[in-house]
Amino acid sequence: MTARTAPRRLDARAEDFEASFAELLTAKRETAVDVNNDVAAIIAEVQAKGDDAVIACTNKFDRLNLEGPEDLRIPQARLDAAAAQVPSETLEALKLAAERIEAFHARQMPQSMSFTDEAGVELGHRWSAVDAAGLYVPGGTAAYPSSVLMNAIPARVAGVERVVMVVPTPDGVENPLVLAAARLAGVTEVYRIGGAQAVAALAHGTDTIAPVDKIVGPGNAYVAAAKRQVFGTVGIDMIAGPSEILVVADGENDPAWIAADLLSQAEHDPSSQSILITDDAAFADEVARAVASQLQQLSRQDTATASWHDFGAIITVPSLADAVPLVDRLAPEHLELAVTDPDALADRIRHAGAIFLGRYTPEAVGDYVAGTNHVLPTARSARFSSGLSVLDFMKRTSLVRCDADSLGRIGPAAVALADAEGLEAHGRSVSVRLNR
Ligand SMILES: NC(=O)c1ccc[n+]([C@@H]2O[C@H](COP(=O)([O-])OP(=O)(O)OC[C@H]3O[C@@H](n4cnc5c(N)ncnc54)[C@H](O)[C@@H]3O)[C@@H](O)[C@H]2O)c1
Ligand SMILES: N[C@H](CO)Cc1c[nH]c[nH+]1
Ligand SMILES: [Zn+2]
Repeated sequence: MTARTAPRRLDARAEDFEASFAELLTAKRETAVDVNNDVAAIIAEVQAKGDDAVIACTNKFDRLNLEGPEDLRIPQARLDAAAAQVPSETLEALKLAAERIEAFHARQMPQSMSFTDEAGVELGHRWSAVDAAGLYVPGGTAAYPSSVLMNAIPARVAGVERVVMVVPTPDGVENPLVLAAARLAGVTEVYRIGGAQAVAALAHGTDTIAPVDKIVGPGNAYVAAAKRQVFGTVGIDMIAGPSEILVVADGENDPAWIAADLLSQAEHDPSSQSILITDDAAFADEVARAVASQLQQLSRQDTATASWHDFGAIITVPSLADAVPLVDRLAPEHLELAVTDPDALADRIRHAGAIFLGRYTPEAVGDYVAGTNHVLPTARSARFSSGLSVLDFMKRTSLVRCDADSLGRIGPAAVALADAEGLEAHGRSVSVRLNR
């Protein structure tokens, strides 16, 4: 792809709008690197050689000198020391975030239920947590402590007994903020491993690392491929793509605020996507100018500029109501409604990972301290999926109870269906209980 030098400008009244919008929807935002064979080989090695393979891969890819399995775990004392190293203001902010995330996710706890239907059959389901969850945290500067909280706290709230974290420490460099966040979220079992070998160890287990039931958290192409390959042996969360923000704003906003919102996600990744939809063409020009000026001041200027130019867009529509179908087609990870009546607009929108209502609700508040989860569906997958929640760490078991009377009422239909399917033993297991 040739690098663009400005974001796309689209006008819903223009004749070529549909073609331009379709191009925006399908713009390829990730260069898929095929690492599947390498990853399959690493997973097979870990399955065959356990700790030895994990140590060998870690020494090779992260340039460490681990000597034995006892070097894999980051001891509690180091988690404590990391927390002591973090500036108190940051630690307080992490604590506030953790409290709010926990309070919100506690309200997501599902209820078990049962009832007796008109045939006298008792039906219900009960929820229970997985036994163990593994949280992958990327190494180096790509790791966000806020993401540690967003992944670990819902697991704890769900009642997962064992929450394990893996985090590579390339060249031996630990990220104190990540370790402090883990400690705050109640994660005590932490290993200094990453990549496909970490995912394989979590999924299949080694002498040192007991297997988990679910693996969550972002990572590079090796991590994503490994998660896909171990799916089935364990559950996985979604594979998160580059961040996205869609802002619907009227002309009553301060263009500098909206520009900052657009850049808040552009600075994540050169493939992030930031889009403004507005009914005010003059305001659109002002936002474009504000973005250009704010870009100069960002330390991640190169990333944000690439993202804004290659995947950014400003769309003008005749009225805010015309934004609704466009939003649904984009199904963004984050949607900001910076308008006078955000609820009226939100009520009409069906597909978005998270909606931020009103001029004083910047998306970044959701990334950190609102309490809702910032692990959200990207790449239009909000059409069929939701953000991370306690439900991702739980599963549902159905409960059924018949007595002689109720089996007498529904059993004959079961026998008829078993007959129709040619499954004799099925039919008999019901019919032997009837008419006694
Ligand atoms: N979507 C999100 O919320 C989010 C948040 C933070 C980070 N991320 C993503 O996480 C990723 C972080 O990437 P990273 O590389 O810094 O850290 P990472 O932890 O994902 O990957 C590091 C590991 O990759 C493995 N690896 C590297 N080169 C390899 C090779 N040639 N062969 C086999 N294995 C190899 C190593 O085992 C190493 O430990 C980025 O892609 C970033 O976009 C996403
Ligand atoms: N916006 C990111 C998810 O799309 C999450 C994040 C972490 N830190 C800041 N932001
Ligand atoms: Zn963010």
